[in-house]
Amino acid sequence: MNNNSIRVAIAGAGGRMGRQLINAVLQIEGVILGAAFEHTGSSLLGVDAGELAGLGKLNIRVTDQLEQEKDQFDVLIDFTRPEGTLNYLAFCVENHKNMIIGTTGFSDSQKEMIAQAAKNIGIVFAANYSIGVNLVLKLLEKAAKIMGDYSDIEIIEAHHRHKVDAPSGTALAMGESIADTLNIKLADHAVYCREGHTGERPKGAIGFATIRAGDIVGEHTAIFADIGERVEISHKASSRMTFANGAVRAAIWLSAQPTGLYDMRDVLGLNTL
Ligand SMILES: NC(=O)C1=CN([C@@H]2O[C@H](COP(=O)(O)OP(=O)(O)OC[C@H]3O[C@@H](n4cnc5c(N)ncnc54)[C@H](OP(=O)(O)O)[C@@H]3O)[C@@H](O)[C@H]2O)C=CC1
Ligand SMILES: O=C(O)C1=N[C@H](C(=O)O)C[C@H](O)C1
Repeated sequence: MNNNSIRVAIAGAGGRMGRQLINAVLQIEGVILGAAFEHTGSSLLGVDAGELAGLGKLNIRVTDQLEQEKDQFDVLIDFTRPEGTLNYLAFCVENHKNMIIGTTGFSDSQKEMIAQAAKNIGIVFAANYSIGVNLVLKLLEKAAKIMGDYSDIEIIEAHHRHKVDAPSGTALAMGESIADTLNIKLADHAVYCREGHTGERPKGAIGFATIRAGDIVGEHTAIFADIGERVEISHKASSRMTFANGAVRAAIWLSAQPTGLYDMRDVLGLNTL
């Protein structure tokens, strides 16, 4: 640790990702843990953040008192729920704190609120902070350019039983990456469910299928299928540390950027390839 370390606050500190993020902040050079937040009413308020993550005492207690902690951090990493994210967002705008948003499941109007906030603070907003998924988003552009006009495109995702939003943010980002490349609107082509007598597959549809089971960390496959052959591009996460490490890397990167809205492809330099 040195005086130039970036001080990170973690929102949703007691969640599956929150605990991994505490670990990642302690392991990665150039960052220190400044604060750990949970929502009002959480049974974890007052618990030591280090103990929460199984790392021993850090003397940083989980709190819902953002105002009291505002001088303790430079950037807030949020993996919570959309309504929680928007509360933290309002606080960050008011107090000029950068934000890394990992939460998924936002409506279009909520996404617009994030875009508006990024006129005042730096925000990295990504449905997936793993390097591999962001590489896949780029590979999908290539596949869509070559096969997108004539093949049947399907996106399949699988996650653990506790996940509350579907399709996953990553599956939607994959759909967006393909739709942008094909110069179409995902909303006009997406098929999110099929049941009963569906009729034949409409040409140009982008289909989504969702699996929720056990402890699957996160798996995504895009299929480009024609008669006689198909291409599948897949990513499988086996540890949440891949997301946590990516989010902390994004926090470090963001500290050197001007105000604005970025995604993980910006952090990794993939948007200029
Ligand atoms: N971008 C990426 O790379 C990744 C994104 N995610 C996304 O991150 C989010 C969190 O995932 P995960 O950690 O598995 O979920 P968890 O449910 O394990 O954790 C969410 C945390 O946020 C808290 N929380 C719930 N509601 C609110 C609220 N309104 N305000 C503030 N805090 C709240 C929860 O508290 P309590 O338990 O008391 O409800 C919990 O501590 C999801 O949207 C998920 O899709 C997940 C992994 C990777
Ligand atoms: O909820 C999760 O667990 C995950 N959510 C993200 C998503 O919705 O894409 C990313 C990752 O797949 C894990």
